[in-house]
Amino acid sequence: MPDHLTDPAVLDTPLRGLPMLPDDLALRLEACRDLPSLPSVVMEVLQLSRNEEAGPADYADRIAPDPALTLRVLALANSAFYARRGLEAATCHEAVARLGTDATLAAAMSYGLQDSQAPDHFWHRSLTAAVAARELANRLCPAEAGRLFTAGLLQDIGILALSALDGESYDHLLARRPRHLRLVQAEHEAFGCDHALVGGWLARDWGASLAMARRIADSHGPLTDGDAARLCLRLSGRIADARLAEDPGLAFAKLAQSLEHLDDLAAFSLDALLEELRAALPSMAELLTLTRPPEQDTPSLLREGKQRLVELTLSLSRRLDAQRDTMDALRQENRELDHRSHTDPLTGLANRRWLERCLGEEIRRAGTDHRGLALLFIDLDHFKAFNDRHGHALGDSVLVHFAATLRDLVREGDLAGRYGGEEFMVVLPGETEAGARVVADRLLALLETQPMAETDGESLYVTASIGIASLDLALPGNVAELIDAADRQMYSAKQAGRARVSTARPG
Ligand SMILES: Nc1nc2c(ncn2[C@@H]2O[C@H](COP(=O)(O)OP(=O)(O)OP(=O)(O)O)[C@@H](O)[C@H]2O)c(=O)[nH]1
Repeated sequence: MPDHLTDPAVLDTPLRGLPMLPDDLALRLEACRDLPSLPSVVMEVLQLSRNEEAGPADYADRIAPDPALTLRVLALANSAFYARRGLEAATCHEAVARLGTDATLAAAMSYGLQDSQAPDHFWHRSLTAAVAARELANRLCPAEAGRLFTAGLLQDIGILALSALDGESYDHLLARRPRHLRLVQAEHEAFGCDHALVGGWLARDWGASLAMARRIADSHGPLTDGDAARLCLRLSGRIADARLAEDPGLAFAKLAQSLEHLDDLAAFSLDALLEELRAALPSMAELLTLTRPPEQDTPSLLREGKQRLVELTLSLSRRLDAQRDTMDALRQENRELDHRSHTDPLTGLANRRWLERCLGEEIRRAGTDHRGLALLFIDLDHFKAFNDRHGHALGDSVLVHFAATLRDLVREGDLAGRYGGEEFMVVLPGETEAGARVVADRLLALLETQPMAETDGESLYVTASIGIASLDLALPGNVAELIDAADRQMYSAKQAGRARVSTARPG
């Protein structure tokens, strides 16, 4: 066994956390984006895709026997887009549960199909080894059983990659069904490394977790390193070889002999253990159904997959459109709610909460920009009497008209609002007290000429008392102080006879 696969120091090589591949092989592998899948698995996934009720677990069941599809969903589930912090999707079921059915189906539909290149034996060995790894793990390290099934399935994925890269001569070698060790030696001679490292490297390159890539790269290590999970994986291939040998009975007997010295298995009767494992492995008939089922020919299967992918894309985009509509409606609703929470329902002006919040922001901005700020506090005069005389409804209508007048009067950038009852406020950013006075005078003049209501053909006018306060730049105040100052000025205007303006600094 090449040292680099078992030397932990080498396994810690920073490059992708794996030993280096020969340069030319690494470059060629980088271009390898597609490995063949089993038509039987693809057909089942296609069938499932027509069943609306099918959930992630159904997809995972179908995909789990196929190394290339399993690696594809694992890589996608651990990609930056789907990854959950610190949580590796380590089995096909975990990956599919994370991806959901749409993404799984899209990943599964972009398959290439197995053609004659990698012989059936490859798939038989992969699935048998996967089941063997899981069964062993159930006895030695049960918590790892799911991961070890996946690692068992993927441990020889490098064979598919080398077959895809090197076509004929490698397939020739495979077709002769060399013993696994002989295959490994031949790979070293031809490529400078073996399929375990190629598989680990490919898994990492496609985006599977480093832990999974290491398990694959490490799958040819010795049985005696004392780690139960590694033992399960490394032994699984040998069990698969025995199961698929021409004389399985003899092969299992030889295997039992070679394992006698293993301390990790000392607690078991080896013959009994291997017999139990043998019974749990897929039967030859099951394996043949996996690799030789298709009634359907390859081109029509590929065609159907492509068509299903288009349908899936269309249905996804339809659903996306529907989601976008829902999002738009929600955003609109949100805007309306937001607007309502800022607005006085009767007049449509800013409400007290919003006035105070904006005033706070403007005070801060005035401080940083070193500019002035003025505030008008407006109170309609004798409004109680108005209500008493003309009724509350007409009083409301006055408030609405007054608000409209105020809105028309102020400039963009100013803020007019209803502070409460018959009290209004105008925030004038950048304005001096003198400038604010001009605005206030203009308002009073408008009230003299514009009736705010009509009843029985009679035009009804109102007057207002206006207090002005402005920010003293040398001594900037806060919201409450500024409002209080303007309110006091408004009160002075009332005291002075109403229908007038009062400022702290007259003139
Ligand atoms: N129609 C109507 N009236 C309101 C509304 N909010 C407050 N008022 C009335 O406004 C009146 C305010 O009365 P006062 O605070 O006594 O003041 P005033 O009568 O305007 O007298 P001065 O402010 O001293 O000029 C009350 O009668 C309130 O009922 C409203 O939304 N609609």
